[in-house]
Amino acid sequence: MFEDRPDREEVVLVGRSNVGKSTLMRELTGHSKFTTGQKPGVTRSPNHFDWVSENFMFTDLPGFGFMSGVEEEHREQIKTDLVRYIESNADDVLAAVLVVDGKSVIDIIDRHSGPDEIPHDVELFHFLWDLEVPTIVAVNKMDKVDDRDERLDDLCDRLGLHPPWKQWRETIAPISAKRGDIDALNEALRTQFHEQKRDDLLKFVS
Ligand SMILES: Nc1nc2c(ncn2[C@@H]2O[C@H](COP(=O)(O)OP(=O)(O)OP(=O)(O)O)[C@@H](O)[C@H]2O)c(=O)[nH]1
Ligand SMILES: [Mg+2]
Repeated sequence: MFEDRPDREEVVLVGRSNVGKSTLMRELTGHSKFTTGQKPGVTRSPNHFDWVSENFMFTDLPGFGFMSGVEEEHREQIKTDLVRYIESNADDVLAAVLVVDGKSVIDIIDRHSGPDEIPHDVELFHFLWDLEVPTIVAVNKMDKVDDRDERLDDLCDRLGLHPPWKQWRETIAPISAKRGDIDALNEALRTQFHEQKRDDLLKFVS
């Protein structure tokens, strides 16, 4: 998972399998080389899309969580590798985009919340927070969500951010990657780049 990593600053896309990371990668880079699919587990190793002259890249990381046909042991390995990738490169990560499926994320979080279980998405969010990696939650597939504000407020609540979600526009970005509607994410990334004095990168997210 680490061998071919170019030495650049980066924005990483992380999240459960099948939430639309690779579809979002296509939108962000304007390139269709990223394989997407209806079955979870399409992306198996990091995909970098880099600009040498700007010392910058977008990285699409493998999804974690349930994947049919993939052994439990292998799924755990993907998660371990993902955590190690972010830990070892945290200094170079300008922002992490935690992609979730707006239609199912609340159900999945609630199903896995218990006395000795923390849902993956929540765990990852706190992990990134603890590493002080600026994190944006891209709530994807909003084209399938009817009760938009309610859903986004619930998500804030589960992540430990005080609703209403509209107070968290730098953190919560509702999008529909498949429809090419990613303005909210671009806006949040612009804010991050500006704060980190990387205004030269604004052209990649406008
Ligand atoms: N309705 C809807 N479907 C979407 C959207 N974005 C992606 N999808 C669909 O979701 C499925 C999974 O998309 P991928 O981009 O392959 O997901 P991924 O997160 O890269 O999946 P892994 O590589 O398995 O981790 C595909 O069928 C996409 O067409 C969206 O905004 N709305
Ligand atoms: Mg993928």
